[in-house]
Amino acid sequence: MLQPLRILFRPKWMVSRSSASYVSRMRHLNKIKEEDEACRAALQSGNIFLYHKLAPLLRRTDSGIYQLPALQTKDVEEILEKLGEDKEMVKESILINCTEQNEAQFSFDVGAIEQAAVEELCRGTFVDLRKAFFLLRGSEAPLVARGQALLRWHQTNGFCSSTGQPTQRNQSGSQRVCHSSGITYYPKMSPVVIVLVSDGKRCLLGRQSTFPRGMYSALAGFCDIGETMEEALRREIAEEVGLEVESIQYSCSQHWPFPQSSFMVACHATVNPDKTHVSVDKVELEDARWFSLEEVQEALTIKAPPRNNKGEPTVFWVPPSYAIANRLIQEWANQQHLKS
Ligand SMILES: NC(=O)C1=CN([C@@H]2O[C@H](COP(=O)(O)OP(=O)(O)OC[C@H]3O[C@@H](n4cnc5c(N)ncnc54)[C@H](O)[C@@H]3O)[C@@H](O)[C@H]2O)C=CC1
Ligand SMILES: [Mg+2]
Repeated sequence: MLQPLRILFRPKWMVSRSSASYVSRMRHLNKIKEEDEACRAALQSGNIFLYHKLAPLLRRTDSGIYQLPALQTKDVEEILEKLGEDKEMVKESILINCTEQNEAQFSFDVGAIEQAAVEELCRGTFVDLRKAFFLLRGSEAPLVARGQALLRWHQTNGFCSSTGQPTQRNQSGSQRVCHSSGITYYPKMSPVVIVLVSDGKRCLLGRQSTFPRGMYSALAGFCDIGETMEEALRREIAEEVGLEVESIQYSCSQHWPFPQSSFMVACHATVNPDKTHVSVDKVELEDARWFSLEEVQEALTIKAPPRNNKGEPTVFWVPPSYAIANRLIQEWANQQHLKS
């Protein structure tokens, strides 16, 4: 019988933020998300993050740190005018979030304009999102991923799947409507469960053939329609490695933008230490095996794996810290320490 979920940790925001300011910020955000007039007004004094064909604009500071430049709306209008474009295009910006000072944050894709010209005017570079994840710090990486996910969703949901007619967005971009069928479409994420399985002493990691050489990660899989997260977790582990999970503990969650928006729910799970034989589904995984605490600890210290002359990593390593898999592996290693 599976054990019920249990929250393992208390997120920082639960203790560090004043609830009054958080509540007013969320109510303000909700208003500009729902009301077109309020959103137009917020855009006038808001911040805009630029993208070019979904690659975010980053700026390198004099000290070599990469930042996500937040442009003012009037600056973006000026850039558009300088490049001979209609400044009204800025109204296509999509609401992402708002700052602690209640300033709205938007994303805007200038993909129709020549990349180098925008880069020069903005003193920045458009960088592939995977690379941007490596370069940015703190809350900027999830913010840039969210902005890209929303832009991508709008770019691929311009037509109603029932009537084939164009869909119209509201001002914030939180929905699109087909006025012909009356269907409202909302940006969506696919739920994925990611799990670090342990037999009490070792943890189970796997790799797909598409992963960079030497990299092993926690096992993951998309939830099927109608499944609970626990059912999806149990099924994926049975399918991919032929093991039966005995207990589950919820850890945390993450929006994952690659290749499209997934909602990653991360858990720890255990199997019976007498039933640890792994039979890998070779369609899904190239390999899966048990790793000792020592091996995992060593892998966690690797920031950039050493590479051979073909540029391929030569050692066992795990996903970088921005990936939720890294957090699960780190948590497991910490727990093993506490036990010993
Ligand atoms: N952030 C992190 O630390 C990690 C994230 N991931 C992400 O988890 C996701 C799921 O992992 P996989 O092992 O690939 O899943 P998986 O084990 O469910 O296998 C993928 C297959 O599932 C099917 N599928 C069912 N529903 C799908 C949907 N909504 N979208 C796409 N394919 C669907 C497709 O046939 C696809 O080939 C991937 O997108 C991967 O990028 C995986 C490992 C670490
Ligand atoms: Mg999988």
